[in-house]
Amino acid sequence: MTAAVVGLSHSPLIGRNDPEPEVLARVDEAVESARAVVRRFDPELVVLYAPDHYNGFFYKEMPPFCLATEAHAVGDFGSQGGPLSVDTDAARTLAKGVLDRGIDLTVSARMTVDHGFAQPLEVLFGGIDRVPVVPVFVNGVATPLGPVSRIRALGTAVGQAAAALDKRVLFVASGGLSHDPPVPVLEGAPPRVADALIEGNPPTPEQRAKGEERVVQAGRDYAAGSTKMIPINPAWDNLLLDQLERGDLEEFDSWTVDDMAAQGGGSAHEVRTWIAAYASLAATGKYEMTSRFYEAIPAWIAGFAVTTAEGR
Ligand SMILES: O=C(O)CCC(=O)/C=C/C=C(\O)C(=O)O
Ligand SMILES: [Fe+2]
Repeated sequence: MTAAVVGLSHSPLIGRNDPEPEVLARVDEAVESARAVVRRFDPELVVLYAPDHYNGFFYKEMPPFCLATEAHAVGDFGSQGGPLSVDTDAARTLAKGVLDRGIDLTVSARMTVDHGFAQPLEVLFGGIDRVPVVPVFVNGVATPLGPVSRIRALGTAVGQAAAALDKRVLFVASGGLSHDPPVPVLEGAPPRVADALIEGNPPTPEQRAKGEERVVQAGRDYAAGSTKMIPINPAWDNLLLDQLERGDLEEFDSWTVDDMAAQGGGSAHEVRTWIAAYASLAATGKYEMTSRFYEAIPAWIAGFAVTTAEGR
């Protein structure tokens, strides 16, 4: 088995509130070099770690992570909707392998996913139905959150189980790094919002459009410097990337939920997807980070990173 990683930040504001053309050109270059790595690696299976933003997972039952044997995307923020090309056999094999290794994995036979999953599949492969994929939801917004060590353990178990498949497996991480976009919070929410976060009543098209416009406006305000959001934190983001590059993944076990939120904002927990993906690759052998791009992009409310890594 050979393995590789692409880490790719997502943002619902891409294409809706873009930064200056020079910034876009630098991002495009980084994404194009990630695509080149993917083309050369030619994965037979993609294991995609991504969060959800209250489109598929709700407080009625909120697992820390969940692997899908089938999935469909809601098509939020202009992302592609419809079924993902899930490799159900591989997903079942991975789920069994992860459970066999003592990780209390939740399994979904019909997962609902949003732009967190759709965007990287569109960016890297041109659509959500192009490559055999195993979607793995990693909670990155809904507190309370468990210790990061459990995410590393999940990634390790998935990597070990994937090694038994005897395929070229690409692990993709979607999200992060430091960012504090306006994602609703249950604690202190008005009853109507709290009810939606708990029950997950699908929004009407008008409600969805209103929510998306709120995020776009937040991006404009943030880029203009007028906001109460926690600032993008390039030092913290680069510390994370340094640890991933060195392969010092055990060091993440001492990172605390409170400190991560203070350093990187309410959605900084999306870096859990990166820790899981790199732990999966590390479980298959030594690796090298072969490309690393980072830029703070206020218009997208994102500490935005693109990295690739491959087994040695
Ligand atoms: O309607 C809403 O409030 C939805 C908010 C939302 O989905 C924001 C998502 C932001 C990200 O995915 C991100 O910046 O990572
Ligand atoms: Fe997100």
